[in-house]
Amino acid sequence: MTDAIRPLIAGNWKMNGLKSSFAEFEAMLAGAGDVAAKADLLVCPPATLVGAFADKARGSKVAVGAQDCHPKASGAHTGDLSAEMFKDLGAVAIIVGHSERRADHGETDALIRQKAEAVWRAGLTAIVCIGETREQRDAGKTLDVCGTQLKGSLPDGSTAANLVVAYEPVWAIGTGLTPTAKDVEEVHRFIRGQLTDRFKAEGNKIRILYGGSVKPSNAAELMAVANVNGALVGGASLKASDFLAIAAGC
Ligand SMILES: O=C[C@H](O)COP(=O)(O)O
Repeated sequence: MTDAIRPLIAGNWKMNGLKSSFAEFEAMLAGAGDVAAKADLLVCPPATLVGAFADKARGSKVAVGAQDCHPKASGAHTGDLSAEMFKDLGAVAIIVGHSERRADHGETDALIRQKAEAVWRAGLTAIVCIGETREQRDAGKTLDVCGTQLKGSLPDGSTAANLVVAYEPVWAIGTGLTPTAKDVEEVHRFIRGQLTDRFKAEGNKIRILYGGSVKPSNAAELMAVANVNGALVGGASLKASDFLAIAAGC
């Protein structure tokens, strides 16, 4: 980690976890003290577990977040959940614009921007995800794609307190593949430039996470790349020992 920004290791449990997963989360809480000196820790379980996890984590070194929200605070939106509801449960952050939601639900940059604004309305931090597909990378469009997503998805008024950007190459998610450190450095440098162009000095303080097949074995190398201020971890965040080992690599 070359930057002065305190790293954030965020776990995205995606559509995984039942009440029986509680023990794994308790193991994370039990082991978090050792790594919390190095990094902030956040776990985003499925919506069904946010309340129970937040209750359990109160006063601990692990914060709890959610994985998506509706742009509105309340209303006739069957099956949807608002940022205010997650705040009520004790969440401090919400992931928006994950590529799985962009792909599975056709979410656009404009909608993701509205969701990020909804997260702010509730007083929480938005973790906005961007990243290119394999085809886009092979076509040399990675920076164009990320630039367009950043421009469209980030609301005006982004600060280090209300925004985290997560760069997740779609082809690296859940595949065991990762970009080279040089490729990660190039994209994170580009993102930093976009953030400072738009948000001036504040853009230098906003955390930029890398996500996509982060594991204990590659975390230290990835976290050492310039402008990588932590990780958004999927599969490896389901296991306390792996999640904490990744944080220890900061
Ligand atoms: O949100 C997390 C990412 O999609 C990364 O998932 P992964 O660590 O399982 O590749």
